[in-house]
Amino acid sequence: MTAENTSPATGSSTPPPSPPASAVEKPPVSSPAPSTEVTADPLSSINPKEVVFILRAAPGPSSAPGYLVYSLLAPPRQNSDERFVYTVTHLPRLPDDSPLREFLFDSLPAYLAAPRKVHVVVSTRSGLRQAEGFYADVLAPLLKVVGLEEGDGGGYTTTVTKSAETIRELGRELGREGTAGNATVVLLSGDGGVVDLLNGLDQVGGAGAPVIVTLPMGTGNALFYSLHKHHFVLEGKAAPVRRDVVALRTLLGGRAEPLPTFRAAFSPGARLLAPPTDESVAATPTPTPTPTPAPSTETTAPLPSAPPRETNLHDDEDDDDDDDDEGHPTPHLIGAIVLSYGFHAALVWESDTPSHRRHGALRFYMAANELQKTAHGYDALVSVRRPGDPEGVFTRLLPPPFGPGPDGKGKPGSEKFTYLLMTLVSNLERTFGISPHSQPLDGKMRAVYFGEVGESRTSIAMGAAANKGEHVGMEGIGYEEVEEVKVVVGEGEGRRWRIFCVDGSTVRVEKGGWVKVRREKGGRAMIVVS
Ligand SMILES: Nc1ncnc2c1ncn2[C@@H]1O[C@H](COP(=O)(O)OP(=O)(O)OP(=O)(O)O)[C@@H](O)[C@H]1O
Repeated sequence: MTAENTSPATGSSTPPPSPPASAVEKPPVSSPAPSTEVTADPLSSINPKEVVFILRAAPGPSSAPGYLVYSLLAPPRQNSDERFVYTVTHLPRLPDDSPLREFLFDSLPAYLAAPRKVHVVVSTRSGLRQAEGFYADVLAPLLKVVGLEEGDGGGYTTTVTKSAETIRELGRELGREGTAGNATVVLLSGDGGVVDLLNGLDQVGGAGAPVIVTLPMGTGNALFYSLHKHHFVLEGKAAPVRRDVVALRTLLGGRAEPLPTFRAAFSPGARLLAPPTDESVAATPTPTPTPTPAPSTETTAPLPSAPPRETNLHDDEDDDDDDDDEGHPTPHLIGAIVLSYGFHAALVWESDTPSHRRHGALRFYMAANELQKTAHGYDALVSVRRPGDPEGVFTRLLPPPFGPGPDGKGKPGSEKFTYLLMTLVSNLERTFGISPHSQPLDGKMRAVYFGEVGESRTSIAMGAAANKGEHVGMEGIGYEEVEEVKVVVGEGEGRRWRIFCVDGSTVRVEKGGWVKVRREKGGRAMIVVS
């Protein structure tokens, strides 16, 4: 007979039990006294897929020896008031051959330990706005258990975002102070937090490469899922380990690797758009939250009626490469995930209203359903520099040939594009595999593209991509590795068709505007993976 102590904990309702002293140096700790509850086998009460880490519990005056297993329960339901909850289970013993031993915690990884300066960033607008709850209920208490507390003198600092500028400003600050190379930034955000940080750093430049740890709190979390896709393989019918568990395990036991990036230079006058408000799209029909394609009609959703809020992109006056033919400084953005034009860019933008955001990742499918009805062919001159091509040598890219789609609406002879996306990653969401050949951190940029294939083929292609990247190899879909891509927009009056997506941010170019995107060699940041 053995004793068990299992206590659920959240950041506010139940304080976490004190951790043991043996595994970590600070703070001074003691293991919790076993409860009087007696069970046959506490080990069997533990779900290995929920275990974050295990501490060795030292015997003390009021504590029992053994092990403390920290597990994370399922996250709150979408749009509910539920809290994140973790549990602590006391095990008197852990057999030598137990698979749980892989979760034994020894010490903080170097990227979280002194002398590194650790910054925790809580992005309040990411995804379903759960980052603050996750920080308070789970992250802060668990970091404390392993010896890392908020505060000066060796602790971490916490930044809670107040605006879309907060994370950029942190990047600029690290750059200005010259401390980026010694900084570890733990981002409770989606992909946007990463791109914000990279671009803040880029604005001041030359400050060293920080280590980034992502705790995915966004909608798509493309970077996190792409870097950790091997953790999410379905084992038969069993569900994979949850992403919050994988993320916390990675935080405490990952390794830092160079993060591949790209640089996107835009034509003069390009603007970074703030997310659309509900008011600005008030005339847009309320979409139905369903991931299945809507029936085919030839309607076009109205454009946002109010002008979006816009900011200038960063002008880099020192960079001659970006100068256009007349020598104007050209704005640019740094990305680590995707740059897209056409269908993908439009749906990311149009799904970014508060009312769409309430639906989590479904927002992308809702916007896609509306957008694909337009079957818009985007007028663009696209050219690529392929691996092995000399600098400056570009080849025109045309949509691959295809036959008429099931709805008979494609335009097989057209040179316009419906879809054009350059990516450094494999996944846009957990199962949405846009570039199945991409391996984590391989640093290769790949283009995925197709022409004016019509609504039904667009829907089929997107459905196949959502099913782990099965679109690759389908008729009419281009997929290849590229070093550099130029896109000159031929669209005129329709502002809706002149936007690009860079890692979830939206950039609108002027009529005749363009982008040049090129893969970088790395060195802007390190990313923690497992
Ligand atoms: N308080 C705030 N006010 C305005 N903007 C904010 C605030 N907090 C965060 N932001 C911005 O909101 C954006 C949130 O994007 P993020 O990518 O993290 O989430 P997401 O779009 O839901 O996820 P994903 O990109 O993974 O699909 C970031 O660019 C961030 O700078």
